[in-house]
Amino acid sequence: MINDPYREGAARGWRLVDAARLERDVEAEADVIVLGSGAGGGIAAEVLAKSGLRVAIVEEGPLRSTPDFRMREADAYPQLYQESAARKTADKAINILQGRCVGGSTTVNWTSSFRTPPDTLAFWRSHFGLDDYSPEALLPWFEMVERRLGIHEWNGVPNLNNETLRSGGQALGIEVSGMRRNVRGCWNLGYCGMGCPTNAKQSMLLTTIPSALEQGATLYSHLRAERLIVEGDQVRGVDCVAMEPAGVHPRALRVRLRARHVVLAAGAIGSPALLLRSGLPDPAQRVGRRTFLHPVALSAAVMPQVVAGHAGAPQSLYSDHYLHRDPIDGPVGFKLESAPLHPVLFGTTLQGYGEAHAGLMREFPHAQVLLALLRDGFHEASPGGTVQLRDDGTPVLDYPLNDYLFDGMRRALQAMAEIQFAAGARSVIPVHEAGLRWSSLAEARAGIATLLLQPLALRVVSAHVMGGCAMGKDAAQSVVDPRGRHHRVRGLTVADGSLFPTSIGANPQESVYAIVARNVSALAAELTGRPAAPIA
Ligand SMILES: Cc1cc2nc3c(=O)[nH]c(=O)nc-3n(C[C@H](O)[C@H](O)[C@H](O)COP(=O)(O)OP(=O)(O)OC[C@H]3O[C@@H](n4cnc5c(N)ncnc54)[C@H](O)[C@@H]3O)c2cc1C
Repeated sequence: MINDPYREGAARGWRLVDAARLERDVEAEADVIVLGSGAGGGIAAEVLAKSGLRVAIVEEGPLRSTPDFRMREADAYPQLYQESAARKTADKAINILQGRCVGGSTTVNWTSSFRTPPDTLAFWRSHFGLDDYSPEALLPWFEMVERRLGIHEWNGVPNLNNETLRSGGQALGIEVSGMRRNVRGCWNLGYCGMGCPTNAKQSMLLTTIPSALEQGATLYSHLRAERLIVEGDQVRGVDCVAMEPAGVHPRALRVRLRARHVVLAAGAIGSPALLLRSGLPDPAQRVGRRTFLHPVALSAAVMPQVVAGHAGAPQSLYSDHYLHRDPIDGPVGFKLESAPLHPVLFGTTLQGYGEAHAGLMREFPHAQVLLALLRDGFHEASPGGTVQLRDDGTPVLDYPLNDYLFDGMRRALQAMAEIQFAAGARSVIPVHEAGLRWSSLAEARAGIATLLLQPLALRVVSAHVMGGCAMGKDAAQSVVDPRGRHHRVRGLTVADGSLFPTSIGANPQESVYAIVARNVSALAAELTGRPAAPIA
């Protein structure tokens, strides 16, 4: 029997409020309100609660825990993801995966863990005045979150979906390395994206949020933060609206929370959206700008043997071979990894319809998929996207794809096809509306060279949303200072992936954990007058 920390915690008196069940408006007070319970919100809540502060955590999505995770896509996507895992950019050319549940994206992410690359930090120091963002200064914080979240070199056997990257890479002399993952006692099931059913993934759901609750924090789920309460230049709290049980529509029920300080951690679409809704001063119009995605191009291969890409650690090997070929601000570099394969995600991401689509689905057991994460945000032709509000106040990201990015995608498709054929692929299929299939490298090379690359032709996806509330020294260029404090109002700290002034150039969760741990520890010390409690 696998334990459910929330059932046990509730029995011990944890303060869990499901706003979908509230019967009247509520007013409450805390020392600090944390908006969002994902990577940034989870770390912030634990640091603050352990430092002796009364914390209220506000999460728009539902509280779902171990027994709810049944390894079924049809259950997981509507319950645990923003817009049922079908969130799109304004022109619908990019599909965005983001979590919307307690634990945020960490509840559904694939556990790949990287420290922020040194060249990314160097770029931040030279371009955004983030002087103490060096590998040395951040080292103790990386080490702390690695201890806290069990981040370590994963020694399990990669599945064939990942192994194809290694065998193809080896044949071509391309370096492929092993991942580090935030798991303890992983059963190697391969269903991380649907919530871990065995409590192995060290998500915020399992680690920091329970720890904050144990210290007396209150967790409000199904509660959407709508607007900050601002008096003069001081943030005093937040007005929230309760959500219906399905989590999509708001109810006519309000919750008003007041506090000395608000930590904004609603993720890199949710956080800028809240600032926009709140109408905070933004004379340089920086809020929501420079939102990055690591836009992903995908290449599918049909292998002679059964791959079973749904089983085993989703991502266990990667290659940075194409990330460091050019200067960081040159032609866009890309990181290669494998994409976990489950039938709904596979079927909705792959192109085509009718018999052609059914034919692809029949080949699903033999399918292998590589992905290329493009490192956006370092070149002037890569300004990212802009978060905007719809008429009902919900956010949408406008992220125009352009020739600079398509050039990277074309090179990425070439690289992935080479690796897949070198690993023995029978055929390679670019994830593109043209519905092409190549059975030799020569065919693939010729096909990719002339492939029409434009929005809605190539199918582009992202699971890494970053930026939109960028940190920086210069208030004309950024939204918050290098510690995440808002430049123009007091009592507000941003603490999530929206802080990043560029993309990371590696899977971002560990960057969120470490940077937020440092910034919020400084905040806790400021609020209590004592050093913050370490979390590991
Ligand atoms: C499927 C998937 C796989 C991934 N795999 C990896 C991986 O292997 N490695 C890696 O490094 N990264 C991975 N990521 C990305 C990583 O999980 C995120 O970068 C990270 O969690 C971002 O942290 P965050 O705090 O900015 O936002 P999130 O973790 O997304 O948390 C934001 C939270 O705020 C809530 N929220 C939003 N608006 C409001 C509001 N108005 N009121 C209240 N709450 C609100 C959301 O519901 C959400 O729970 C993956 C992401 C996904 C979706």
